[in-house]
Amino acid sequence: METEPFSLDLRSPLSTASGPISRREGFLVRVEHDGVVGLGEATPLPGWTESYAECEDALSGMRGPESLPSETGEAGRPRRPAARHGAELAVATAEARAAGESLAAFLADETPADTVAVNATVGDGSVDATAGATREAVEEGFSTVKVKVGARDPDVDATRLRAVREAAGDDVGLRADANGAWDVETARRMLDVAAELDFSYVEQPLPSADVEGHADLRGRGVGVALDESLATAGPARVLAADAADALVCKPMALGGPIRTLDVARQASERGVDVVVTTTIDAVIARVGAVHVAAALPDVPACGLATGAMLADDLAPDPAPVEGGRIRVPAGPGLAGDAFSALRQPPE
Ligand SMILES: O=C(O)CCC(=O)c1ccccc1C(=O)O
Ligand SMILES: [Mg+2]
Repeated sequence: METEPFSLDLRSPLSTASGPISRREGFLVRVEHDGVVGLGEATPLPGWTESYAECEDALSGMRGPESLPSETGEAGRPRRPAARHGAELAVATAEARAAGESLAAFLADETPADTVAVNATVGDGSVDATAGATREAVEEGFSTVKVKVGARDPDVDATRLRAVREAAGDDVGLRADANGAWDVETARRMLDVAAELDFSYVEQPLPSADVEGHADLRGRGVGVALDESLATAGPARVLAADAADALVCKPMALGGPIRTLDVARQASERGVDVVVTTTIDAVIARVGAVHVAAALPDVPACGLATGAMLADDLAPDPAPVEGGRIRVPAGPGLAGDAFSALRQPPE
């Protein structure tokens, strides 16, 4: 197994309640498995995964598929999910390529989807900027929009949510993501506003450790989706506590595409929806996440429209967003020959 570090700036920082994200630093991963090269990516994001230093350290100790860490911390969660994701995606991609099938076909129980619907992601901003970004997204063909909240005064956020509904019209699905910013009282008030505006769900209204608090917030006319809680409390605890209507599954934070599908199957057994998203990953992990989403039956719009947030990338995107959807690359592995240059180690 080989790794190569990379650093990619965002075009402009994504402002969230847990601070702006302005750059993504990670590792391209290469494995040779039965003579076939597979690519993976480990792009840590503290709050969701281990730190960069911990990721680097974990990768340096991995030799190849046989050393994929089964090592887990509390509640069966991998301790170094980004590093594990890099290795797991690379091995799965090599196996899919060897079998001559797409990663989605390799991962799926049934025939995978040809396309996946995706949501636009609108960052924190003024009321006008938020409405403008929503209008643009709808003009581009998105039928689902997710808006970041929790960084401003709740009354201002309530005005932003109203402006989003007004800009989007009645037929667009809406979501809000608070990144854990609210206390219980604020969360109740904001969920009532979101319910009145017919939002589908509010993502991570409370701090990630408060699993029970989220369970209590359900049933107010708008869904509760959990993201950060999956990384800190773990999917098993979230599901056991009936704390969410939907799980926001980031393969990078869950330890790989196969782990993510395991979580998704457990969720669907309990009637909980699954949405697949990225941590604003580079193209390898992003396309990997597209295959994971395609492998899930009837997946709702996913948070995979994050490629355009990057100023630069490791390679051209073989799965761009068009009219609010992504066509799943049909070639073997991630995208047939799309990444052949990345499969050769540098001289
Ligand atoms: O879900 C999306 O629309 C895009 C991904 C996203 O919002 C995100 C990106 C990086 C880190 C955290 C998050 C998040 O969902 O909170
Ligand atoms: Mg989120």
